This record gives sequence, structure tokens and C-alpha cells, in this order.
Amino acid sequence: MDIAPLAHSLQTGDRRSLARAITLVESARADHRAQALELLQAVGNGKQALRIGLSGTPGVGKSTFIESFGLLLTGQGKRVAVLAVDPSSARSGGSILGDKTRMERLSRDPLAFIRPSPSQAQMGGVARRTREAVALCEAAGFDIILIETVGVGQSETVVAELCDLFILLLAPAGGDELQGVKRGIMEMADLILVNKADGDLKPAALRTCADYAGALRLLRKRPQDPPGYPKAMTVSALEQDGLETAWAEMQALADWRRAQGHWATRRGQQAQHWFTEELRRGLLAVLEVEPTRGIVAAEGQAVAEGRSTPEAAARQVLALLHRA
Ligand SMILES: Nc1nc2c(ncn2[C@@H]2O[C@H](COP(=O)(O)OP(=O)(O)OP(=O)(O)O)[C@@H](O)[C@H]2O)c(=O)[nH]1
Repeated sequence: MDIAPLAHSLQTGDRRSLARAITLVESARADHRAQALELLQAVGNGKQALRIGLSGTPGVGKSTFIESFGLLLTGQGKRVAVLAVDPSSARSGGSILGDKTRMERLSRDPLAFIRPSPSQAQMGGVARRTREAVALCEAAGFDIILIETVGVGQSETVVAELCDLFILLLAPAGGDELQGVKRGIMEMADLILVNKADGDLKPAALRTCADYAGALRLLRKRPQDPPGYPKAMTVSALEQDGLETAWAEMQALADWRRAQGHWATRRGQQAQHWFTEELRRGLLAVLEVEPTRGIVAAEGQAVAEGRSTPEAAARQVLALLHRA
């Protein structure tokens, strides 16, 4: 594959080229990997989109929300890309076609680009793939990138390290339970949106929202937040109610962070985080290659049989790497 023309057409915003480019970065083949790196290098990182992470358990209405919210944005002339972090196996209705059919109108919108979830299961791989897909969407000139996750396992952490704003989507709760939402996820949220605030569900949605607003006030204040954030609000993705207000909140927060320098600082920290992750992956990969692999196996055996201690055995292997 010739990379230069692909990089060029991608940068003109061509969606088919973007789709091909993402397929390339998703590939596990060594020759594709080399081309993917060449492509990422060629397109650079000169353009920035607003990256919005969206997390919510299955059934809260993420697809409905993304469809309505995405159409609101494209209606304002914004170009919107939608990426899913979780491998399709982790989704309830998960199939490659699933994502697009669930966001049917948005997927037909010329200003939108929807990338279905990959099917690979390994989180490290998914993190890298999503990060590179984000970079490609930015290079293709998208204004807003929505990064969706069902919030299983480590996926929210991946999203938090990729996005500028993190939104937690919830459904109205029946009782006074805080829906078992993990504190860690709440601590990442910039905005909690309680969806389905319509019809019979509206009173429950308002109650749930008040509960979460109360819970958010108890969290430790973060330096990257202006007064009053993080916030909880109600929306109805189905009736497209409250979405403009939610968007105004997101913009206000993003503008404030830009003006205060938090935006740039955070992007820098994120880049550093991914550098460390890549290094870690690379080092682990070295352990899988001979002759190190055989030595690791032998040292592991020695530890198991009590001939060596975990520390001494690890030192042996590390000393080897130092010498290499
Ligand atoms: N009343 C009401 N129902 C909604 C709203 N948004 C979504 N729903 C319904 O909730 C159900 C789940 O919506 P989806 O958008 O498929 O939810 P999801 O979170 O993407 O679910 P998964 O695909 O399982 O992850 C569907 O029956 C929607 O019609 C809303 O604002 N109000």
C-alpha cells in the first residue's frame, strides 16, 4: 500500500480513506504495523478535536444519545466522529453492523463518521487502536470525537486517558441506590447525564439526578474544574430534550480549561501516559522473544522449585536486558 496518497486523502477529510486508515492501524500484521506508523507520522498531530468520552452500562441509551447529540452537532455544521472502545464481544447487541443500524440517521449524515467496535479482546490492543483512530480522526479534520464505552473492566480508564471531557450516562434509578456506579467512574466524570427524563420516567430521573448532584458535591475538588463542576443534569435522548444545555455545559467547561491552561497540560500528561504504556508493552514483548523467553521460563521454574527467590530470578533476567 502506498501511504503518501492515503495520508493526503485522509487529510482532505475523505471518510473512506479514514476508514481504510483505521483498518490499517487495527491490523496485527507486522508489515501493516510498519505502514500504520508511517501513516501516523505522515499525518502528524497538528489538528485537535474536542474529544468527548461517553460511558454508560448497556441499556442506558448510549446509542440513542449519540444519534441525537451527534445530529445536534452536525446540524450546527460540526463534523462528528464516533468511536467505540469496547471489543464488540463486550456489547450486548454487539455486532459490526449493530452500531451503525442503531445510529441510522447519524450514519447517513455526510458530516458524521461512525466506526464500529473492533472484535479483538485484548485491552492493551484496543487502547492503542482507539488512540490511533482518534489521531486519524483529528488529522481528517473532525471537530468532535465521541468515544463510547460500556464501562467494563479497564475501558473507562482508557477513555479517560484519551479524552478532554468525560461524560457518564445513567438511567433513572428505581430506589435510592446510586446504581452501583463505582466511585472511580464518578470521579472521572465531568458531567453526569441522567437519560430518559421523559414521560413516566421523568420524576425518577429528576430524583436520580438530585442524588448524583449531591454525591458529586462530596467528591474532592479537582484543579481542572471551574466552580459548579462536575455537574449532574437530566436529558431525554429520545425526545432530544436537554441536549443543547448539555452541549453548552461541555463547551463552557472546555473553554474554561483551555483558557486556564489545563487542556494543554492534560494532553501532555496523556501523551506521557501512553509513552509509558508503549514502553511497558515493548519491554514485555522482549521477554517473549528468544533467548530471553527460555531464560524467563528457566528462572520461573527455579523459583517454583525453590532453587531461587522471585527477586533473585527477576534480577537475573533484568541484568540480561541491561547488558543487551
Ligand atoms: N424513554 C426513553 N427511552 C430511551 C431514551 N434513550 C434510549 N431509550 C431506550 O432505551 C433502550 C436502550 O437504548 P440504546 O440507545 O440502545 O442503549 P445503549 O446504552 O446503547 O445500549 P447497548 O447497545 O445495550 O449498550 C432503547 O429501548 C431505547 O429506545 C430516552 O431518552 N427516553
